Amino acid sequence: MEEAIQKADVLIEALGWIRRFRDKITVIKLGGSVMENPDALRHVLIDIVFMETVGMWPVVVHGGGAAISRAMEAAKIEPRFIHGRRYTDDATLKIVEEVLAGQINEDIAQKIEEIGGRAMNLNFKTTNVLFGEKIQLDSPEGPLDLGNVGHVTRVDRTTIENLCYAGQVPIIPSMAIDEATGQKLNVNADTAANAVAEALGAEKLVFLSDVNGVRTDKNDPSTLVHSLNGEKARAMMTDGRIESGMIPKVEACLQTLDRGVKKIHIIDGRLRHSLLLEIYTNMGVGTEIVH
Ligand SMILES: Nc1ncnc2c1ncn2[C@@H]1O[C@H](COP(=O)(O)OP(=O)(O)O)[C@@H](O)[C@H]1O
Ligand SMILES: CC(=O)N[C@@H](CCC(=O)OP(=O)(O)O)C(=O)O
Repeated sequence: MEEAIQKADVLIEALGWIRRFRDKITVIKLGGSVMENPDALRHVLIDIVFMETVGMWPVVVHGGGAAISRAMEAAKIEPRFIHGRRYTDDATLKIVEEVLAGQINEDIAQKIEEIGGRAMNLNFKTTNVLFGEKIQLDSPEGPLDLGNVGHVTRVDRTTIENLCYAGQVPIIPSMAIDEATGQKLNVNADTAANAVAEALGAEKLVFLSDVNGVRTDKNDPSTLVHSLNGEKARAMMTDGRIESGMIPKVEACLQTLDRGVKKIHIIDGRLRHSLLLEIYTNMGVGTEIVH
C-alpha cells in the first residue's frame, strides 16, 4: 500500500510541471552517441511519448555522426573533420542523406509508433523544414572550404507547429536545402537544434548526450558543472576544458539564450528517464546553460 501511495505522490509532484508545460514546445536534440545505444534510445523515446501524451509539444532534432562515419568507412571514404564539422564532398553528402535523413530519421519515427506514440519524419522525401546556406570557416590561412556543409537560415515553423497541434512528434534530421540553388547541405546537429528552438520560441531545449553534462575535467563525471553562464563557458573554452563536440553545443546555446529560448539543458541520454526527471521533477540533472 505504502508503495502505491508513493507512486501517487510522484504523479502529484509532476502535476504542476505538466500544467506548466502544456502546449509548450520542448526541442530535444538526440546525439549520435545516444542513438548508438538501443536501450537508451528506447527509454528516451518512451519519455518523449509520455511528454506528448500529457500535452507537451516535443520536437526532435537528431544527428547520427557515428553511423555516418561507419557508412563512410564501409564505402572506403575516410571521415575528415575540420573544426568539428565533417568535410562533406558529393559522395559524402549522398551517404549523409541516406543515413541521417533516410535510415535514422525513419527509424526514430517508427520506434515512436511501436511504443504507441505518433510521429512524423520530416525529410527531403516527405516534407523538408530546414533551409540554409553553405558555410565557410575563417582561419589564419584563409577561408576553409567544408564542401556541402551549411547552417540553417530558415525553419518552416508552421509545418512543425501544425504537427504538434495534431498530436504528432516531428522528427527532424540535421540537413537543410539551399532555397536559391536547391543544393542539399549537411548541418551540425547541435546548431540545427538551436536554430529550430529559436525559430519556434521553444520553452526548453534539451541536449541528450553521452556525458552527464559539462564537466571541468571532461573525463571525470564528479566534476559536473550544474549551472554554466557565458562568462564561465568562454573561460572554459579558452583554457581548453571544454573541447571537441562540446564546443559547438555550448557556443550555439549561448547564442540561442540571447534569442529568446528560455531554458537549455545538457543531460545524459544514457541515464534512464533523465528527460522526464529534468522536466517533471525538482531534481537538477545535467548542466543548465544560463545567461
Ligand atoms: N568539458 C567537457 N565536459 C563534458 N564533455 C566534454 C567536455 N569537453 C569535451 N567533451 C566531449 O563532448 C562530447 C559530447 O559531444 P558530442 O561528441 O558532439 O556528442 P553528441 O553530439 O552525441 O552529444 C563528450 O563525449 C566529451 O567527450
Ligand atoms: C556538418 C556536420 O558535421 N554534420 C554532422 C551531422 C550529424 C551530427 O551532428 O551528429 P551528432 O549529433 O551525432 O554529432 C556530421 O556529418 O556528423
